[in-house]
Amino acid sequence: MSIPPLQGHSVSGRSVYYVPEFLTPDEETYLIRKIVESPHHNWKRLANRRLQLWGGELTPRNLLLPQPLPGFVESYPPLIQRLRDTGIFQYSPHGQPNHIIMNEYLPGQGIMPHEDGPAYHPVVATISLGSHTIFHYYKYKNEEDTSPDHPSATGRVVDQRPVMSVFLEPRSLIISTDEMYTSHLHGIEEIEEDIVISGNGNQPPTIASKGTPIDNWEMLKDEEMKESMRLGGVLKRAPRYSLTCRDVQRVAKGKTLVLR
Ligand SMILES: O=C(O)CCC(=O)C(=O)O
Ligand SMILES: [Fe+2]
Repeated sequence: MSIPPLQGHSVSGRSVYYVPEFLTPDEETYLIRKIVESPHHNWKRLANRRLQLWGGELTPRNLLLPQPLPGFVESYPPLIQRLRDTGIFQYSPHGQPNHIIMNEYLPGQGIMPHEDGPAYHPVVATISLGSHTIFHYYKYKNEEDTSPDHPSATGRVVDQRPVMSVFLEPRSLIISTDEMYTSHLHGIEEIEEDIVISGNGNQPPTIASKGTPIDNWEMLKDEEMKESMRLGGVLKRAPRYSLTCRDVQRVAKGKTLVLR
């Protein structure tokens, strides 16, 4: 899908788009304040991280029981409008995201390789706040490869060598769509720091934990982070808040009795 505002943002010519400085530092500070000030009962605690659901909950049959999105994502910063302006949601059922998962990751926390699945139109836009991280895309191993390690939730074996890795700066936007949504997995390693090994000039820098390149290294904006890409370095993670924005295909209308 080639959409003018995102032209030039594709990572390695694939269906992943990296947009640095999608938010201003003031907008980032404001959103983080809203998040950390939110009442305790807004958080859902998982085994290895906390999250909030904005826009409602999904039933086990992937129907959204809608709730209004927090006012600030419509007004300041106008995230929904800014996401519409990228054009990436133009063919989605509601023309814009109707659901945001806000994940908190403390250093050492991450998310196992997974697929986002059929509940959503196959476009996912994630905004990073507070810290960098490294986002890896994976594919399944071929059926004939019977190595017993790392079966996924579906029982299929995930190739632990990423097909692509994207360095996410704070305030950046990453969009995944098409085959990177429908036939790949994505995840964040559960580590406290990212060790970047210099490519010494014209080779891309690599990630020590994986031995694979950082595919968007030339797209970064932050001077210190660019320097770490050129020279190598250890980047300690800080608390990161991410807003994962998607359009849930099926939305309950009116008052619906849902038997769980
Ligand atoms: O927090 C992130 O950057 C990724 C979250 C994610 O993959 C998800 O919520 O499905
Ligand atoms: Fe995901």
